[in-house]
Amino acid sequence: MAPRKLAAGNWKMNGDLAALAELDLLREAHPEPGCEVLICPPALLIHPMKARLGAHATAVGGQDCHANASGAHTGDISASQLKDAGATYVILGHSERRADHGETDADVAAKAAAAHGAELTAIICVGETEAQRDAGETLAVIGAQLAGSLPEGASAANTVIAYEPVWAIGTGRTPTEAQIAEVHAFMRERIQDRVGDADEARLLYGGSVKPANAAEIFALPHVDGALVGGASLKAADFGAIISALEAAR
Ligand SMILES: O=C[C@H](O)COP(=O)(O)O
Repeated sequence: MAPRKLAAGNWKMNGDLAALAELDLLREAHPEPGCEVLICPPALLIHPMKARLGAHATAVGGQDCHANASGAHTGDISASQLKDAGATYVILGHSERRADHGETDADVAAKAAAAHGAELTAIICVGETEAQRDAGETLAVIGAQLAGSLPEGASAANTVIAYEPVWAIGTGRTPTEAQIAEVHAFMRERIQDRVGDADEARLLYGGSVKPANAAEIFALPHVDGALVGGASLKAADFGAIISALEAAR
């Protein structure tokens, strides 16, 4: 069976309570989405977002969690606290966290293990910088990130992989279709010995996905959805991306 497709929005450090009105528009446009839909807002908005969505199928997730279950970690949030607030997913190892907070693959793996322990699905992000791509290191970089960031116990049910080339995030630039397809095929093969059931795992593409390019990206083999940043903030754009994913394959 093909993996259930996933349209995931990452609001990053954007949005406030007023921005939750976008959810009403999304609900109206997609009362019963034909793919899984997820929005990961800033942690403060997880609980009110979940409440605003009511019975709608859209899932809510966090953008990071601590590797420990609780304790003296000022400013941090545990996986179980995300779960308690209504989250069912958490994004981990986003390149912005790797760059801003020095997160290593080992940190990401520890956080993913904590997420799994709290019954959250971890969306683990990997991706090369432009310099790494120019140097021909893309597959080596992604292979190493996958090897280091996936924890023991990762499975297709509890782990989603997002390929996000760092140079494509927020830039309006995207890899060629062949480049995306190459990396996704590589990831599918590489995670086999880590998750066991690689064919069932969701592999997302992220980086400047928008309504204008979503359909062609979703038509590529081994692309099971998208992790969308800027275009997830407006219901009209995110809704169009959801429609493209619903129509894909
Ligand atoms: O998590 C989302 C990605 O970083 C993509 O962001 P973007 O769609 O704004 O390029």
